[in-house]
This record gives sequence, structure tokens and C-alpha cells, in this order.
Amino acid sequence: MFDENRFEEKGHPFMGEEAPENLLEGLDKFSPLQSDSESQGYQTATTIGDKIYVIGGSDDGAKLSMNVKVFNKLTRIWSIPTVLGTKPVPSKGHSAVLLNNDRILILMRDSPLNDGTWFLEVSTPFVKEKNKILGTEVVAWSKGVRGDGPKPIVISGPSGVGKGTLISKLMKEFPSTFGFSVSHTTRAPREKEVDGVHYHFTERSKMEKEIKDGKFLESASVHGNLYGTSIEAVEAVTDAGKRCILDIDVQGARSVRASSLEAIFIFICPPSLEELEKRLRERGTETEEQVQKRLRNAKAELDQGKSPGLFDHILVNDDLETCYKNLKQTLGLDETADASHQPSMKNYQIPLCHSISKKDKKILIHGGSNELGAATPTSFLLDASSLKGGAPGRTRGPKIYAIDSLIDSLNWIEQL
Ligand SMILES: Nc1ncnc2c1ncn2[C@@H]1O[C@H](COP(=O)(O)OP(=O)(O)OP(=O)(O)O)[C@@H](O)[C@H]1O
Ligand SMILES: Nc1nc2c(ncn2[C@@H]2O[C@H](COP(=O)(O)O)[C@@H](O)[C@H]2O)c(=O)[nH]1
Repeated sequence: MFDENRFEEKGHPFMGEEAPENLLEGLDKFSPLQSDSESQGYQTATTIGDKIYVIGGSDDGAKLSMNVKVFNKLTRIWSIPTVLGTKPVPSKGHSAVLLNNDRILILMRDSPLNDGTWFLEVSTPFVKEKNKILGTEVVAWSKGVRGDGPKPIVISGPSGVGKGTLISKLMKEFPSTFGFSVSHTTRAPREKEVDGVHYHFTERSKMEKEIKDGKFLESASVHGNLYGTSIEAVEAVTDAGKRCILDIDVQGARSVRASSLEAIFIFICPPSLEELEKRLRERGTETEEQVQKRLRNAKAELDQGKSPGLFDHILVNDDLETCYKNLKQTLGLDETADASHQPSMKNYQIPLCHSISKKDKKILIHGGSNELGAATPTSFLLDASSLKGGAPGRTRGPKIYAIDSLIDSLNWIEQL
């Protein structure tokens, strides 16, 4: 049984190499090799309770696959779980370290740290919830994003209030900061709407199947059609290094609030129902019957918008420029600065050959001995003690400290 508090030391996962003797001397605080995570060929095997999670797969020519299968030690039966989230691009192998007993940290060999740090969640709250809904064993991939990263923004409000108009203004003024989460919908495209840009327009039966397969962060029936945010839509924006904006209805906002996606929730109100009706009609995109339906729904949505704890901010969109200014203020954007500007973090390479030591949530990735003062560190300390977010979406907050010399690495071990 895994014991979170014990020290562990893992050898190089694929080559069967042992850590250099002089490093092992310094690692005397760590117990000998443990069996929580072992490897064979291009796979790692991580034991959690009665289950062994085997990650990786066959070498299909130039590419390795990142498949997941589970061996139940009690029943001695292999199973293939439902895998949610975007899986890592295969590399030259990986290391696996169990964290928190609910997720496996995966480090892709010979990859930049920014691209090569992944988590396979096996029993986080998100995975447990999906287990229940889907009735199958579920695991979920989530990429590690260094630093805190900006929170996604959920914008809700009745149809015609001006959500899309405000979002367009924001994306136009801050093109490198924000990215739009392109939803799926079963409604027909409007004249100027482009598939894949405004929405992914889809068939109801296809979308229903994808919802069942767990591909959506949230979905809802809105004004008679299905709408939903796929996990992929949110991840695509984050992968582009942008802050994700979701334009979704109140039911969707409620689902996202209940998920592990930490976001800022903003509700946009009209100055009056009369003005809302005027805007909907003047937009001219709906039939009279649809306008009536949207107005009826607006009353309920306005009530729900006031539900305690659901929205962090409520803004009234009376004068467009005033509301836009308030929105920017709410998001901490001033008139001139592009808020995407974050201090850049150095992106080191995960060594092709490395050993891993772990104590609690601190992981030493030792890439072999390095000359004192060498330009590129080969050892790193990864501190996973303040992880945030996770599947669906990215896991924010793993801290990486480069270790420049063997002496430093021994000092770190002392501090562990
Ligand atoms: N402050 C405003 N004053 C006057 N008209 C506005 C204002 N904000 C938006 N509009 C107009 O109202 C109409 C509806 O706006 P928009 O399409 O952005 O609403 P929406 O909330 O995104 O609607 P939906 O939820 O149906 O997508 C548009 O024609 C837009 O130009
Ligand atoms: N729950 C979700 N609601 C969504 C999503 N995408 C859009 N919407 C909401 O639907 C209505 C109608 O939109 P329209 O484009 O047909 O006018 C509006 O309130 C949107 O916010 C979604 O992915 N999930």
C-alpha cells in the first residue's frame, strides 16, 4: 500500500540505469527503490491501492503512444478506462510519480518542462464525478502549467444583453491575452457565423453521444437547442497561452462553478427587459417565436443570476462603453497595458536520462552529474505542494527550481 509520507527513490525508468553512486550517497535520506512506479519498455506502472496503472504503449514506428490500462490485483483483470482530456504528445518515454494518491505526475523525457509536465488524474473529485456519471472507470489527463496562470472567465447573461459584443471588444483590444472557448451547438448557424469560429455546429445525436462519452465540461439545453463547452475547447485556448473566455448560459455557469475549473464568473444584466427586447429584435437573427422564447427565459435567467455564490461580479450593460470599461476594471486591465504580459519563465529541458526522488510533494529530478557552473542545469526540484485546478483544464502551480550543480542538488536533498 502506498504511504504518502515515506521517502522513495526511483531509478531511470527505461534504461534500468542506477543513479550515480555519488548522488546515492547524498540520497541517504531516501529509502531504496520502491515499487510504486516501475517501468518496462516504454511503459510505467504505478500502483495505487489494488490497482496498477500502466501508462505508455508500443513503439509504433517513430511514435510512442500514451495509452492507459489498469490491472486490478484482486480480480487479476486488465481494463481500459475511459480517458478524458487531451493526452500528451508521445515523447522518448516518460517517468511517473504518484502524488496525493489521486494523480500520477508524468514527466516526458527530453521535452521542455513547459510541455513535458503532465498529470494523469485517477481519483480526483472530477474523475470521481465522471466515474459516477459514465458508470465506467475514468482517468483524465491534465497538463501542468507553471505559475498560477490567469483564471478563465465565464460570462453569462440573458440572450441579447450584449455578452458577445463585450467579448468581441475585449478580444479585439487584447488579442494576445484572450482566447474564446468555441462551444458546440445544435442550433443552425446564423448568416455570418463560421463553423469552428463562432460555434462548432453539430448534429444533436452526435453531440448527445459526445456528452455521454464525457467530452464536455458542461452542456445544457438552452432555448430549445443543445449547447456545450468541450474540454478540448478550453484546453485549446490555454495551450495557445491565452486566457479562456466562456460565453455560456446560467445553467452552464452553475456546472462550471461545480467543476474543478477555477474561473471568474461575471453576469451581464440589461438595463431593463424593454431594452433587452429591443436589442434582440434589432439584432434580427431570431424569428418572432424565438425572440418570445428567449425573452421568457430571460426573466428566469435574471433571477438565477442573483443566486448567492454563483457570480463573482454583476455588470449592467446600459451604455456599452461604460460597461466595457467596468468589465476591464473587473478583470484588472488598465487602459494601456496588455494584461497577458507575464514575466517569462525559463523553460528548461527534462533530461532524457534522469532519476527521480520524492518526499511528500517535492520531487527531485536528477539528470546526472553536472559541472559546477555549467550553463544548462540537468537537475530540478519540482514542488507540487500547491497545485490548483486540474482536469478538466490545466493543473496550475507546479513550481520548478533549477539546480545548477551537484552540490546544490545535495543541498536540496538536505532540505527535503
Ligand atoms: N450597450 C448596448 N447598447 C445598445 N445595444 C447593444 C449594447 N450591447 C450590445 N448591443 C446590441 O445588442 C444586440 C445583442 O448583443 P449580443 O449579440 O452581443 O448579445 P448576446 O448577449 O451575446 O446574445 P446571445 O446570448 O443571444 O448570443 C446586438 O445587436 C448588439 O449590437
Ligand atoms: N451552457 C452553455 N450555454 C451556451 C454555450 N454557448 C452559448 N451558450 C449560451 O446560449 C445562449 C444562446 O446563444 P446564441 O448564440 O444561440 O444566441 C446564450 O445565452 C449563450 O451564452 C455553451 O457552450 N454552454
